[in-house]
Amino acid sequence: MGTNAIAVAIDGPAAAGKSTVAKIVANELGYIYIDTGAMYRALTLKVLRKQIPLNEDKAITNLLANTDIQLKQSDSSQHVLMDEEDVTSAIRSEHVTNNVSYVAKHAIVREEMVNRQRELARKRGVVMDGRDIGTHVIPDAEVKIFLKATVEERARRRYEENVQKGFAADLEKLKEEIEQRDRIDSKREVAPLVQANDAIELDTTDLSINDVAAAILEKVNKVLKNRGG
Ligand SMILES: Nc1ncnc2c1ncn2[C@@H]1O[C@H](COP(=O)(O)OP(=O)(O)O)[C@@H](O)[C@H]1O
Ligand SMILES: Nc1ccn([C@@H]2O[C@H](COP(=O)(O)OP(=O)(O)O)[C@@H](O)[C@H]2O)c(=O)n1
Repeated sequence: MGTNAIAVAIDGPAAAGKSTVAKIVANELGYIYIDTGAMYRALTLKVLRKQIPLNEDKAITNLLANTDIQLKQSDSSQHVLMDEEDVTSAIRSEHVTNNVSYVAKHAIVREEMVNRQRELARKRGVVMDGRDIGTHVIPDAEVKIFLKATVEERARRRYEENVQKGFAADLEKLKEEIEQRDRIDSKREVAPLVQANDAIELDTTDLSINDVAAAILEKVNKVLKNRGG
């Protein structure tokens, strides 16, 4: 990684392919990858375990203050540690998925998460994905991407993923859950899911994973070339 390393912000709705391509792009560039959704998911897992009502913003904020969340990168996979427990799979459960947007909408929860995320992105050479990265977390990111795809295609992708993992899956239900989460994420008052003015929009509906990664890498390489790196 040269001294010219940049920040790449990847935002978009649920199951648009953010984390899959962010990992590939980070790997290709030798940058670190930060999955901000995993941080909200880890907190949500703890909230659910402690049976804290989802509207109790103070209790949830206090809980977050006492929660250590680490994103650990080993060669090909990323592990999420919550208070030293490996919660990588637990945070992908349907229960967490269907509750995370209620936890993530609280202003003071987001403030603390954004502080932690900015700390992680302090050094350039980072690819970060989420909902508010280009608009709030790293507004000066040199490359901002907004990934989208039709909700039908996104539901189909999650369906395939579940089937491959051997989970029960219902395409129509997945579609409704994705729509519901996008609605809450887009309508919240603080840092909603919205495309940054200076983000490049990529509709991935008819693109392969490699096509999307290649398109992002092309933008990054153009920026790096202009910077002389
Ligand atoms: N361009 C694409 N074409 C086909 N499948 C894709 C594409 N991008 C991602 N996927 C698949 O769709 C699913 C959701 O992608 P993921 O990266 O988890 O999305 P997000 O991080 O935006 O929620 C994964 O199973 C992934 O392999
Ligand atoms: N920067 C972020 C990232 C995630 N989130 C919240 O966390 C949830 C899970 O994010 P995720 O990226 O893991 O979601 P998927 O699209 O991968 O299912 C989102 O639906 C948002 O409610 C957020 O509010 N801000």
